[in-house]
Amino acid sequence: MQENSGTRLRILIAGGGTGGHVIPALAIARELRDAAGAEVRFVGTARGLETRLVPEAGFPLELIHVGQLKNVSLATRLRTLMDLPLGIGRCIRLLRSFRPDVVVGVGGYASGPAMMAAILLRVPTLAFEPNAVPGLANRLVGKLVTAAAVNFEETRRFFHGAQVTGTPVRPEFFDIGAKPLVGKKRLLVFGASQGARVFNERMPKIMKRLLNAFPTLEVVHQTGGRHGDSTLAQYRSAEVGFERVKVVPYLDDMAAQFAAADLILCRSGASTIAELSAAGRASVLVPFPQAADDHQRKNADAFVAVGAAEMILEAQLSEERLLEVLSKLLANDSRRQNMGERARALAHPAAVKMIARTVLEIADRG
Ligand SMILES: CC(=O)N[C@H]1[C@@H](OP(=O)(O)OP(=O)(O)OC[C@H]2O[C@@H](n3ccc(=O)[nH]c3=O)[C@H](O)[C@@H]2O)O[C@H](CO)[C@@H](O)[C@@H]1O
Repeated sequence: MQENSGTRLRILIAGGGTGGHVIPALAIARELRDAAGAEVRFVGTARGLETRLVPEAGFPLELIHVGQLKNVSLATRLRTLMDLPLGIGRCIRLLRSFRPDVVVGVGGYASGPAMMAAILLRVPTLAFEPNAVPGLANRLVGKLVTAAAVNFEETRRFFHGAQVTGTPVRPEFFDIGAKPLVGKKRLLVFGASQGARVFNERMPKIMKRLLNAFPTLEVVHQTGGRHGDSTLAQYRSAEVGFERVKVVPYLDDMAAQFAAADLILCRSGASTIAELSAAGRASVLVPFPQAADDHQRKNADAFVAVGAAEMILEAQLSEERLLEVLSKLLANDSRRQNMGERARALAHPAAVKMIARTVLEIADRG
């Protein structure tokens, strides 16, 4: 990075990994650039989705090396811990050269070292945490940050200066109205960007019975990039025709897909559930069981607690159970409508504006 001495507001956004981290981070970056004229830069790692999405969105990205701590061998964890001071040192150099007014940590690999460096240099920090329970990076720095933006009330206790702002969601999701009850019914099935193997295996097995029970039902099934062909083969061997079932590896038009759906079967990652509530759609949530600290289950719990969704744990996702839950919901219009309304009540349309405002406030205080 270049030496920086201008007077324009400078913001460093740290973190990344999956779409769930990078997509909200980019929404925050755009708001700060467009509404506050800030100069925004990112710091991430070479193995995160930020390497593609951040340059595409027109923001500079610096890469640092950070190892993994979760779901890896003891040797890898030890190496990661030994490398941590180097990562923090690299971030200290980045901060000294860019001289940001605020560092925003969005969780994920690069977030920890960058936030620690900012705390050491007394640069104001904002932690963003969209999950019901924070990941390791945010838990470590939670009480030391200047402020935090969270999605759930119960998440505030992990942080200093936390407020519930919600998770930024693409604006089109908020334009989705209630699905008309006349006409065809639509079930949308999707995992995160990689798809969900459990849906790819179970759905072909129950599809014939589901289509027979609901003669006007259509299904869109997103499989994840590498599983399109194998899932198609499973549908073929279960003798399911493709007149009413569309099988696709990835959906680029997710807001349109949500709008067309009466019911959604999906995981409970942070962006997914924020989109469900923005769109006001009924859902059956199957938390990804390997998510760090089982946070997807806690995200889903928060929805189930207010009647905004049903949850089936993956270990209990037999064909019969899946068929039963989907059939009951597809048959019950008023229950789905009610779930959709309860989901919508959890939406945070002003999330990105609130987060940007907090960044500006702590920049002023700094
Ligand atoms: C496996 C895992 O640990 N995932 C975590 C990851 O999010 P991860 O990126 O896996 O999942 P999220 O639900 O947060 O986001 C998925 C995003 O991809 C979009 N999408 C998906 C499929 C598709 O075909 N098209 C498409 O556009 C969805 O609309 C959504 O915007 O970080 C999140 C934020 O910390 C966590 O809550 C998730 O638990």
